[in-house]
Amino acid sequence: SYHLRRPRQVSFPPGPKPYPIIGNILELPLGKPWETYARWGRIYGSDILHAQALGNHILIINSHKIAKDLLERRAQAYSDRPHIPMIELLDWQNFNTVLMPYGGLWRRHRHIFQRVFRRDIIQDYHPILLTKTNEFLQNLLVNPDDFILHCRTVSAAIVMKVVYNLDIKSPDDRYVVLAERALLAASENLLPGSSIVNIFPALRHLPSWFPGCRFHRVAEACRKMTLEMRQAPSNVVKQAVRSGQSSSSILGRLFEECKKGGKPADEEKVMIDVASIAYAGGADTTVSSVTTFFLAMALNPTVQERALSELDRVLGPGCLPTFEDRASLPYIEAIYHEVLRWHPAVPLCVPHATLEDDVYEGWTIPKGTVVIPNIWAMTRDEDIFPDPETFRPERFLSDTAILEKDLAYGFGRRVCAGSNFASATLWIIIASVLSKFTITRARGLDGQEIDIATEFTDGAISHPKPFKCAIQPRSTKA
Ligand code: HEM
Repeated sequence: SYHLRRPRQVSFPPGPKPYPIIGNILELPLGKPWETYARWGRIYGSDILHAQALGNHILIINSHKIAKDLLERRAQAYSDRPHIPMIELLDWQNFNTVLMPYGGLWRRHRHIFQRVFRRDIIQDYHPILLTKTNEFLQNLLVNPDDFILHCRTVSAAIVMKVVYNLDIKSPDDRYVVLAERALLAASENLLPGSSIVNIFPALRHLPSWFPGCRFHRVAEACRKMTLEMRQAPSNVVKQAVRSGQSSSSILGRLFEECKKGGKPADEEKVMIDVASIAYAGGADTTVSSVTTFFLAMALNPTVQERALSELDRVLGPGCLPTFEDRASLPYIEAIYHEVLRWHPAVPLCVPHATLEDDVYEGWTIPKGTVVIPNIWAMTRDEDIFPDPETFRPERFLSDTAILEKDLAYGFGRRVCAGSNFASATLWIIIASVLSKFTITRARGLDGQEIDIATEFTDGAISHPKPFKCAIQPRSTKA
């Protein structure tokens, strides 16, 4: 019988040798963990790595092929999220689609996301995307030095308008402040630190999260803030539905469907939660990618020249693009893909977790393993992306890299639920900015160009560190 057989040989993928009890906790990197994990890959000669911390198995995946083999081909086993005690204490697993365990509630969330952000639905939002992008161009014209602030405004404004029909003019807007405050409190208290602890906070801050009085007060405050972040904007929508102006927002249309009946009793709550997660998942990631675009342009004048010549040829000089032009602008398209590759906004993806024991190429992968797809390392695979640190959109003009496009959105069943929307947002911003502005290195008072350090922040969502660049209109007409 099974029990009489010799236990199966257990062999984990290579990785740093664990110490007793604490495992590899001392080696788990805090700064730029994606670079450390890529280095481990070279040290241990493997694209799949294993580490252990406080009894938890951690699997790091550095290659797209392995990510496909496991997260896509074996999706039924690899689509859970790590169970983090703090998340449960804050009740976040019940409303946050991103962190939710695999199961019925998660499926309902994804179903709503799918309905409102499906590729063919996105065109309903084109008018809003165009209006908000125009406001962004105006802001750049009036106050180019504050471009990072404008990137934050446009990212928040687009999501808030589409989801709630709220008009946001700056990041000081009440609803943005409510959401940002809640997300900050959560990332500080729920996911302290900036690297592996973002993923698995129990690893590092063991004594401070141990449920004590202080923690419960913090948790209470945090719960209140997330409740407010969800309720304040949705109350505005409820009001609008009552006065008959609902259909101008996603949540308004969902509420209307709900009124017709035939939905589960908690459907309205689920809709409100999904709406708030569109902001939580969509705003900061978009800020990161738009800022990365500006950085790439300031550093690469020749890329900009090629983009301008395509825009001038296809649209005519100085004309703004519309979504109908997207298919006729392959080089702009390639810039969009290259922005996502050159600096993926979520370099370590969101960790997956396994629902059952598994074996891959002879390696043991126990149930409950935290799986970290190292997107950053995958976008540095020199066989697919030669000279990976160079921003070169041309690589996406040939077929070779075509299948490796947009790794930045993640894998399998947990792949980004807003990717079609993010794609439309980023594309229209990139195409519009390039049609109207030239982005160069800024000059100091002495007239010398100011050097730009290509540096990115740590943290689950990684941004370019603040930098200066000159953003000038291409012509006085512009
Ligand atoms: C540049 C923009 C964006 C990037 C790079 C990005 C990236 C990601 C990544 C890497 C994941 C994890 C995928 C995985 O676990 O395999 C994710 C999940 C998710 N994203 Fe995005 N995202 C972006 C924009 C958005 C937007 C605009 C929305 C909403 C409108 C959104 C909503 C979500 C949601 C709900 C999830 C959780 C999916 C799940 O766990 O089932 N994201 N995103």
